[in-house]
Amino acid sequence: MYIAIEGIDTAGKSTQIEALKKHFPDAVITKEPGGTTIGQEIRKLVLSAKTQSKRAEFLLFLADRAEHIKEVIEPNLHKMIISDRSAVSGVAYALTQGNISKKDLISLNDFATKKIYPQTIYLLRLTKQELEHRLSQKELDGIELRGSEYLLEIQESIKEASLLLGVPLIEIDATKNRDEITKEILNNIKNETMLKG
Ligand SMILES: Nc1ncnc2c1ncn2[C@@H]1O[C@H](COP(=O)(O)OP(=O)(O)O)[C@@H](O)[C@H]1O
Ligand SMILES: Cc1cn([C@H]2C[C@H](O)[C@@H](COP(=O)(O)OP(=O)(O)O)O2)c(=O)[nH]c1=O
Repeated sequence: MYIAIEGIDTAGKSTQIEALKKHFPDAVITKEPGGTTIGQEIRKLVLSAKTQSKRAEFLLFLADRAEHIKEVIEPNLHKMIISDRSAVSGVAYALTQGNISKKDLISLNDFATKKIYPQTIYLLRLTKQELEHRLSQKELDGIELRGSEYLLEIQESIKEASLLLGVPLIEIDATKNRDEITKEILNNIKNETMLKG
């Protein structure tokens, strides 16, 4: 089972993945961008926000994704895979830039992923107030410096992206406490496993 945790920066993705690790000690835990050796180089490059072309930025994320699918996802599809972000982030961030058509976003992601997408994504959803509080507590990278309004727009785009890619989305209130959120994700995973099995 391949699932991804999605949400804007500071939504609590890494926190939840750390908690899920304890419940699934044999799971493959991974992330985008930067889940492979080459991906770590691409991640550094792309998060430095030095690219002048939004298309170049998008293609760097896609290159990271293609490598990630080949090296991490495809060989482990028989196992539990939990990923911090997925193609859904890629489409959501690009939708907000608005310079690549929806048709191209889908076909380019289909190409990079060979149409291997998460079975379900869990969207950790933040309020404006909580997002601004959490951003004020951390040192911001190039993308986070674009501000809370931009990130909230992306939060909305994540839903559209999941529809475009045909990936089911489960929405979770990310302002709840950490343990409650973990419990909610675990319950959903249990239900999905029962439905599948
Ligand atoms: N449920 C929560 N309630 C309050 N603070 C949280 C919660 N989950 C995470 N945080 C805090 O918010 C910040 C961002 O969390 P993190 O897991 O790094 O988010 P992300 O990986 O989505 O960027 C961290 O300081 C973390 O401790
Ligand atoms: C996967 C992906 C991420 N991104 C952005 C989202 C994040 O701002 C950044 C990835 O950093 P990440 O480590 O996921 O950020 P955080 O832990 O703070 O949530 O790249 C894209 O713009 N396109 C993509 O395809």
